[in-house]
Amino acid sequence: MARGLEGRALRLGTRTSPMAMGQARDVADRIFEICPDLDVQVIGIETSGDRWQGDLAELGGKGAFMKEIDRALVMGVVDAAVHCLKDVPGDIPPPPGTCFAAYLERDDVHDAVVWRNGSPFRSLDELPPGTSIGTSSVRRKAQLLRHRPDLHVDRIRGNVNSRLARLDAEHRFEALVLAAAGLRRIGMDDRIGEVLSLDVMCPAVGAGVIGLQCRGSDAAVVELLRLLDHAETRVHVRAERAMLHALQGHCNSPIAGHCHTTPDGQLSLIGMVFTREGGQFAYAHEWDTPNRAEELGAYVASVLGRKGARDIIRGIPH
Ligand SMILES: NCc1[nH]cc(CCC(=O)O)c1CC(=O)O
Repeated sequence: MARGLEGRALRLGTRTSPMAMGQARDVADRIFEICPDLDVQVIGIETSGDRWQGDLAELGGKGAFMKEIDRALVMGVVDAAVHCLKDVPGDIPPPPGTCFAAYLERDDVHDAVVWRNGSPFRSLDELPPGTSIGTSSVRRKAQLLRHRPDLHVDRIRGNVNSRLARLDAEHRFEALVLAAAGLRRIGMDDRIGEVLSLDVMCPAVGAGVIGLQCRGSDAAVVELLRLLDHAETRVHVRAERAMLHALQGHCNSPIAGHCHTTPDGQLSLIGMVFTREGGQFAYAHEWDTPNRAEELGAYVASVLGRKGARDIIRGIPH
């Protein structure tokens, strides 16, 4: 038994979508491996972001997926929250007294095309002009249009399972663009079509990373969750999120960022900021040593700023 957790249950709070519940159960299984005596419970919390089917910006952005879970954590209704880091906003500070005690090892960061059932196509390059593609991500829309300005990219919301069901039922879109990692997490690997290269589709900051958040004062839980932390992923997350923070992007800003470690042990960070239709963008790629992740993130943001990123972000309505 982990020190300080005798007689306690560990309640993991998460969103209620199949992906979120699946992720939280995986985290519960990992904790069970370390601590077989601990009673780990997964508690689904419906957030306003999940209930609302309109434009997220009208709800104040991605924070709409956090509010109810933040509250449950701060109030002690749950002991830890399981989040896709990609959905944790960069411009809203986490509630005081909470911390991310662990970042799980990063999963695949690639986005993939998912064709509607019966689609004759196998690659974006084959699509005739005017073909409709569905995504609710401003980052994906901008990059799709950057490569294929002749495509028609439109919004589709809801959790991944319901989006896939609508893709097949409605014939409104030829395909969707979704995270390969997310599709695998819900057991829909077989729907992964063309996997887009990172040059064509630079990932979101924090893509493929699950973060475990808890109350900083809850030493026993902090100590337990720390055992799941992946040091290299944490360094990459620090660099990417320092960049996001310095750019002061909001939920409507098409921002992409990807940090990795090069074979010679350097940190590489790419940052991109796009206009909404992908017609203009700023790009920066810089390197530094792993102990300077935050400095690297701030530096990439400043280079992007010099290349016009701030004007691009300011010009986007939100
Ligand atoms: N915004 C929803 C969301 N949040 C995290 C993932 C996938 C897994 C990840 O990248 O962490 C997804 C689905 C998607 O973008 O297709």
